[in-house]
Amino acid sequence: MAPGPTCTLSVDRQGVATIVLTNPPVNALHPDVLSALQNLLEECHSRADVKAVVITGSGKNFCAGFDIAQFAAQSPEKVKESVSGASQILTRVLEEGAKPTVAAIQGVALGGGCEVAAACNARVCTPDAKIGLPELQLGIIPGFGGTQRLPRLVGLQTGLELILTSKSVKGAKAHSLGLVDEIAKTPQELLATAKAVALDLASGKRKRVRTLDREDRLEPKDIAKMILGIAREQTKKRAPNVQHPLLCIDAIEAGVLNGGKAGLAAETAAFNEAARLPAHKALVNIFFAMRGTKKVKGVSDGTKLAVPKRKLGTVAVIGGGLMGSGIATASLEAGMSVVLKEINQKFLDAGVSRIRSNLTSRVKKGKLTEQKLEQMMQRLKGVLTYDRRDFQQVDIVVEAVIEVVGLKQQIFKDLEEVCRPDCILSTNTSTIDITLIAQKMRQPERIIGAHFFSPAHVMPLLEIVRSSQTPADVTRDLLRYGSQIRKTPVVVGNCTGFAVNRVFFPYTMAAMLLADAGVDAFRIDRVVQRAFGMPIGPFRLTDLVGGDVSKHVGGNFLLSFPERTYGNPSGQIAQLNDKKWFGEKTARGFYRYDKGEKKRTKAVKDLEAIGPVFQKSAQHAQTHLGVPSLLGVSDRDIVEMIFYPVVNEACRVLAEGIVEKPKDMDIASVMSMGFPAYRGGLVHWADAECGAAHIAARLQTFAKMFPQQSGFFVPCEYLLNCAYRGVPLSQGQAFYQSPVSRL
Ligand SMILES: C[C@H](O)CC(=O)SCCNC(=O)CCNC(=O)[C@H](O)C(C)(C)COP(=O)(O)OP(=O)(O)OC[C@H]1O[C@@H](n2cnc3c(N)ncnc32)[C@H](O)[C@@H]1OP(=O)(O)O
Repeated sequence: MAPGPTCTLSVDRQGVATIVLTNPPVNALHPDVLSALQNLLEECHSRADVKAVVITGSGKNFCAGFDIAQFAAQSPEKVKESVSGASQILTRVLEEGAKPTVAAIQGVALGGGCEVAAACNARVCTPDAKIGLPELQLGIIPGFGGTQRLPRLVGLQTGLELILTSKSVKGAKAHSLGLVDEIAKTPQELLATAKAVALDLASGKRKRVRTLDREDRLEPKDIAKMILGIAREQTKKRAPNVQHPLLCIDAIEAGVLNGGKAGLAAETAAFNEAARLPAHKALVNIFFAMRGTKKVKGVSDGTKLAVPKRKLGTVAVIGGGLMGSGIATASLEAGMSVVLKEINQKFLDAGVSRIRSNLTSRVKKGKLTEQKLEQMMQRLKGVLTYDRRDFQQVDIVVEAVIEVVGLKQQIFKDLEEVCRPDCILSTNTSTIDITLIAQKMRQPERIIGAHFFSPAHVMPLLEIVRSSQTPADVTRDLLRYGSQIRKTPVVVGNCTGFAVNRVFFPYTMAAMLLADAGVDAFRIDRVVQRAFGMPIGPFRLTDLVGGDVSKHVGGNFLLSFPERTYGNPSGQIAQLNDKKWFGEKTARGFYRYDKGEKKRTKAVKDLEAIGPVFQKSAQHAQTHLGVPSLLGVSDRDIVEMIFYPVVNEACRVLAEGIVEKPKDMDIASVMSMGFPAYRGGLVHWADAECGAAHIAARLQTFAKMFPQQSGFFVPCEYLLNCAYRGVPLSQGQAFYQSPVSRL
């Protein structure tokens, strides 16, 4: 049986002790690892046969930091105790103990792992080691001295940048910044190099340095104050709705101005304060939810499937438009070969040039070399027909043509003839029922949805849509393809709009209903974006998607869910379509789009042009559709009227089992719509900041306020069930079996 979280100790003949952090796969600092580390260090300091100590990690990694599972499993008090206790111990026994210490870093040294290394008297790493302090991404700040030691190793400006952006650096960069002292030429030489440094420190050949005492890399105090002031201002702008980055700057400042030890005390206080705030719980939820999406019951949860894993070397993308070229780009970047199919040479050339331009923008950002770009383009083959010689090589097809059912049906009928029987056949439809698309196939169960978000080579989410017929091995291998092209895949069931589009459809619809009730649309966008934290408001989003697409998608929803789709025949979307103001792509929609500096598009509020559209829409809604004229609506009302219908739809999706786990909905909302991660995702936010009972009551109030549109607001049974039982929405699936009426 594998040992629990611990550390092991061995001492070589030259008197170098090696302590190995042992908690696979990433050697997270569970309290048992921390206490074993303390005990073994104390033993080393007292043993006569030990001259110096090397700390390393078992397996491929040094250490990924404090055990994040503790944040969920332990009481906040216990966590604070563990962290502040360990922080003092690291200073006393690792940095200031009788024997010098050296970190031998392989793989990752992140968070607490980086802090353990920084507290050692020297650091050696492999060339590909990854070192950094990503704690802010978890809504906390470094708590083992990282806010003090990192700036002392690399300077305040660089230290601040690394901590505030949660960026990590690799071997050579870490060395040039002063974060590590030496790089082992090969991973095999890591321990020997670290031991040599340890012996040099023990013999005095190398000066033993205590990082916390260092001042040499810190900028003079007046400059440091200026740097901190600028960092504060930028942070307030970049992350206006969270406090922990500012708490982090406070802790760094305390150390820079008053010395390392005072800084450590300030860090502990700031850590405790951050750990108390809702953003911390929310971001820890996101951390585990993201990893949980890959574990699908009966598919990728350790279940052994009879069909072996497919080779996923070649993908065929059908359609070289915006979506298709994005999918092809992501696949090329993942090292795959791509067959791009178009209907004529002109479209094919346009698709290929889009792919080249996607990759060129990576080159411009320094993320790709010209040489690699050319190698990738060599793996791309453009075709105009379904030639068996090409399609027999293909392991997976992603169809990405326009949303016309008949066209898609024909494509899959053709594909079935030319592809191997084991080839995965997937469609990138965003709303159409996948069984409808498969209707002309001999084996309709072969089809699966691979819903990407635009731009497909950038957006991180992949919605995998399976029907009740989809074989588990096909879902498993599409999940593998998703990971291969570095997407976070979320497996969902089949229905109109699947999970993301279905749940977020009420988002824009509610905004339009509110505008028809007389609420200023630009205020709605402002509140949703600035106060709530979405990347853009619903009207701006509609412009991005395009009024024409919105009309089409709205029609689909009206067909599937007529009782809860708000439709105004003289509404804003209908008028924008009449005017051919299709949003950003036509430079006009709810906003006017001007080319600003550096050719950046700027959204401009043009009341003169759009005002009459809103007025006409509201007049029709209030006169003929019974929409009330609302006065005195608060910002909070706006948030609730827009997001509670979204939560309501998420509840329906949970009730129908369209998503397997509520946490999948959290991830999908963050990664597709940009729902603020610091609110933990849609369902987490609803539970943590609102509560089922409050949401249900407010929806009932809204339903009364809008009697003719009550279907849009009326709470669904799942939501009511949770409200009556006092159960969080995230746990409602366990209880949902019995409808409320039978309670
Ligand atoms: C007091 C201190 O300042 C506070 C802290 O240290 S807080 C922790 C700071 N550290 C971090 O944020 C690092 C978090 N981890 C990561 O970024 C990534 O997991 C990684 C880069 C280390 C590895 O990535 P990758 O190879 O893709 O594997 P990934 O699936 O993410 O992780 C492998 C497993 O390790 C777990 N894991 C990773 N880091 C962990 C951590 N710090 N604590 C607990 N579990 C962790 C994951 O949950 C996952 O578990 P699973 O297999 O059961 O799902």
